[in-house]
Parts: sequence; C-alpha cells; structure tokens
Amino acid sequence: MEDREGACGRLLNQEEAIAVDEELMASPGFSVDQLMELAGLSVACAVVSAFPKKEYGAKPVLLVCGPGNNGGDGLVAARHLVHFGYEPHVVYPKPNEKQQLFVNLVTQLKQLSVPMEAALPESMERYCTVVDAIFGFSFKGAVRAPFDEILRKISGAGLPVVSVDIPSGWDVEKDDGATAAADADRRLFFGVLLAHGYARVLSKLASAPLERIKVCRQVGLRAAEPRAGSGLMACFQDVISSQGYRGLWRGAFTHCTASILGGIARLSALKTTQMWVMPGGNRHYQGFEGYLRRCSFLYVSGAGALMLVYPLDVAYTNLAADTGRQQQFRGAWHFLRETQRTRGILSLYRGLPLCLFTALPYICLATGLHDLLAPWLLKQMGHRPTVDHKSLQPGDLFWLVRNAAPAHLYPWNLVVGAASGFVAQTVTYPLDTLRRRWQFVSAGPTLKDSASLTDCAKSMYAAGGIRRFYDGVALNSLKLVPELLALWFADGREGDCSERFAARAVARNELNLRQSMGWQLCQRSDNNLSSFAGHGVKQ
Ligand SMILES: NC(=O)C1=CN([C@@H]2O[C@H](COP(=O)(O)OP(=O)(O)OC[C@H]3O[C@@H](n4cnc5c(N)ncnc54)[C@H](OP(=O)(O)O)[C@@H]3O)[C@@H](O)[C@H]2O)[C@@H](O)CC1
Ligand SMILES: [K+]
Repeated sequence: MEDREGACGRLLNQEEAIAVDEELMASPGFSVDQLMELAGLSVACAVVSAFPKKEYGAKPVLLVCGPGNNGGDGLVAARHLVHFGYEPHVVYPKPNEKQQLFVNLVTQLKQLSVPMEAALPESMERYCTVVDAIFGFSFKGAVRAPFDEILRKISGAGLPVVSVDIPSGWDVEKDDGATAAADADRRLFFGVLLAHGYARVLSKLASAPLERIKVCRQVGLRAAEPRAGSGLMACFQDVISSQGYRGLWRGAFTHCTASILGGIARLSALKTTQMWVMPGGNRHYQGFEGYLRRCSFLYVSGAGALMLVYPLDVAYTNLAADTGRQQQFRGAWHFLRETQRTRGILSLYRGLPLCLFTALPYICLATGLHDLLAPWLLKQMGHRPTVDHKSLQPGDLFWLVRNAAPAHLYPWNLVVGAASGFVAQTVTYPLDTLRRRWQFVSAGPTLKDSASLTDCAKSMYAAGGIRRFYDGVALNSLKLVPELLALWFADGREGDCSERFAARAVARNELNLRQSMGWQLCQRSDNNLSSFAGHGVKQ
C-alpha cells in the first residue's frame, strides 16, 4: 500500500485494520472489551492532550456514539474523561441493547452521572469539541437516518471534531482520504496565495518610489544636477522632473510581477520541501533542530523561486535606474528582449550566485530573530488568544491546525516580522548593493566595464569606501513604513490573512477532521494497540 504518512507510519486499509483486530483476538487472546478499553482510553488521552484541562476544562466534551464498536470506543472514552476531570456529555441515538458489553458501558456511565441523550442538543456552542465515535473503518454505503442528519449538524457546528479511527461516513476503501485532504489542502493553498498576493502587491506599490530611488543610489546614479541639500531629495526631484510623478512608480509593475510569481513558486516549493525537510506530519521539531530545518526549507524554496523570477529582478534594476528623459527601455519585456539579443541570455542572470549567497545569512538571521522575539513578545503581551470557534477571529484558530503551536498575536506579529526583517536586510545590505550594481547591465560606458564581480566590488570600494555599499540604506529602512501601513490596510498581516483561510477550513471541518485531529487520533489508537500487542502497524 502506498505510504501516505512518511516517517510517521502507515495507514491501514479496511481489510488490514479488521485483520489486526482479529489477529489480536485470536492468538494473544485479547477480548473485544480489552481492545475497546484501550481504544477508548487512547481517545480520552488524545482529547486531553489536544484540549488541555487548564484551557478547556470549563467546557463540556460532546461524544456522539454510533451503534457499533466505534460507538463503544466513544462510551469508554467518556468514562475516562470523567476520571481525567472533564465533563463529558454523550449522545447515543441507537443503544445496542443486545450485547452485554454495551449495556455495561452504559450502566458504568450512568453510575458516574454522565448525561446521555438520544439526540444532539439544539445548540452545541458550549462544547469544546465533538468526539465523533459514530462509524469506524468498516463503514460502507450511504449514511442512514438518524446519523445523516447528525453528521450534517456536527459538520456545521463550527467546532473542532475529534474523529475516532476515521471521520464517520467515510468509506475508506472508496476514498482513501487523499482526495478530500487534497481538496482542503488546495483550497487552503490558494487562499494563502491570494492573501499573500494581495498584501504583497499593496505593500510593493506603496513603497515603490522609495525602492526606485534606493536602487538608483545602489547602482551609483547621482542626480544629474546636484542641488543644495540632501542628495536623496535631488534624486527624487531628478526623476520627477524628467519622468513626472508617475515615473516614481517606474518598474513597480515588474517588481510586483516578480514578487507574485516568486511568491507562487516559493509557496509551491514550500509545500514540497517542507515535507522533504521536515518529514513526519505530527512530529514537532524543537529548538536548534527545528530552526535549522525551517531555515533550510525556507532557503530551498526561496532559491527555487529566485531562479525562476531572477531575470525580472534584473529587469527591475535596469528599469528603475533608467532615469533619463528619453527612456532607454519601454518596459520589462523590451529590456529582456534587447538585453538577451545584445548581451546574451546569461546577462539576465547576472548576480544570481551572489543573490543566492546573500539569501543564506538573510534567512538565518531573520528566522533566528523571529524565533527569539516571537515567544518573548507573546509572553510580554500576556496571553495566547482564546479560541472562540463561533466567531472565527483571524489568528485564533490557526493553532489548532498547527496542533496547538502558539498562534501569533496581531499586531505584534507584524512588529516581530518587521523587526527581524529589518535587521536581516540591514546586515546584508552591502551584498544587496553589490548585486544591484552588478545587475546594472545597461550602464553607461564608464560604469559597465567591471570585468568581474570582484572588480565591481573593488571599484565601488574605491569610489566611496565601505559607505558606498550603504548607499540608500536609509531609504531601505524608510520603506518599512509604507509597507507596514499597506499590510495593515490590506487587513494585512500577511500571515493572519492566510490564517483566516485556515481558520475557515477548520470551521468547515476540513483540516482538523481529515488532517489534524482525525489522523492524529487514528494513528494514536493504532499505535497504542500495536505497541501494546507487539504488532507492526508502525513501520
Ligand atoms: N473489531 C474490534 O474488535 C474492535 C473495534 N474497535 C472499534 O470498532 C470500530 C468498528 O466497529 P464495527 O465493525 O462495529 O463498525 P461501526 O462502524 O462502529 O458500526 C457499524 C454499525 O453501524 C451501523 N451502520 C452501518 N452502516 C450504516 C449506514 N450506512 N448508515 C447507518 N448506520 C450504519 C450498523 O448498525 P445497525 O444500523 O445495523 O444497527 C453497523 O452494525 C472500529 O473503527 C474501532 O473504532 C475497537 O473498539 C477495538 C475493538
Ligand atoms: K468515527
């Protein structure tokens, strides 16, 4: 069978799952009662770990139990939850009165005064989660009444659903879960993409004038007629007098396009490299190992995206630095075509190795600072957002998807992101200047003749010492202001936008049902059973 869980283990098909149960009962002689007790205990333990008592203990847990053994697991879980200090409420629409095992389980719950109803409560708002113990892995066909209505209500309740074994109503043989998971995944992916794209375009447009003048400074352009006062102001006035106010946005379209295409490529690569660099869906990488792995997948995905859009970056540099009244290039396409024709395709990749090199310290610094600042700031700000599943505020629910990793706190997430990005980009700024200068292939005769990158660096150093490499750094820092404002305006919070999409997916029971809680539980109970009985479910 296809390995769908990477390093975590393997999912069983219906036949195999039944065979494991039968094997456990045949030769080691486990009884159904024993196995059910273990399964129910595993479910209760998983609920306790996903919904810690400190945070959720005040809210009751709703367990909906079906007529078969899956329902039995739910009844056992309810009993253990009482002992763990929770308040379980059981919905048991079709009690199995023929088998003593089930009669006993019901009696045990009654003796513990666990409320038990035949129908779902009108409103489910007050529960912290719904445990779906309706049908298990042997389910087939269409769901019959009353469970069809019950499943619909559970799905629409907006509560996280903990599925015992599998989400009920899912025929594991017909649909291996990959389709539904892929659907949810795809929607989330495009949602994230849209949110990022929108925020990015706005922030790039807002900071375009500063970015353009910064690039002019980096490539070494000075105002044609230096005026008294700031050299920067003279640069602005120069561009405005020769190309008008709109000229300040010259190249912004190319810059945005590169950013959007890069973003799409980066996110697509992230999806792949994350699995590759951080195998094991449920495994949390902590400390230095987590940091290294995160840096490497950010780097690999960033590098992949960079290679794709790099010619656009070169085009942007040259468009931005094209300040004359008579513009040398009509636009990015014109530049790319002309340069490719006159200087060869490789000149569109000038400085790519340097750019790839710069990305490394940038990512390590930004990620490291973010990791240091974020928990500290969260602590300063005092609390992790409380989860109100009904109101779906951005940032609230995402931690559920990420298995209770701390959600970030708006607007402090913006501050943390901006601060770590600011430090990283300031530290690596000289390399950025060198790249921009080296990308300036359309330079005039006095500028273009550096034979190599080292020569280029030397001539820059000769022209202005180390300060030459910091030309435009003030503008670079200033850029943060319009960028942050634009992100804010975009309801921005790049991250939070995507979190909102994730939160919606959680509310639709897509992610948590299939990917997070359902799978986790499925694995947990299987693993518990197998480790107890020495069976090799986990490979
Ligand atoms: N095997 C073991 O020893 C152990 C198994 N364990 C657990 O048991 C789970 C498998 O248990 P299972 O085989 O009893 O199946 P399960 O899904 O709970 O209920 C089936 C019942 O549902 C009903 N029903 C069926 N189709 C329907 C439909 N379309 N629409 C509506 N109703 C439908 C039908 O009942 P009926 O309606 O005929 O009364 C049928 O009898 C497994 O996932 C694991 O969690 C653990 O406890 C460890 C020990
Ligand atoms: K279930």
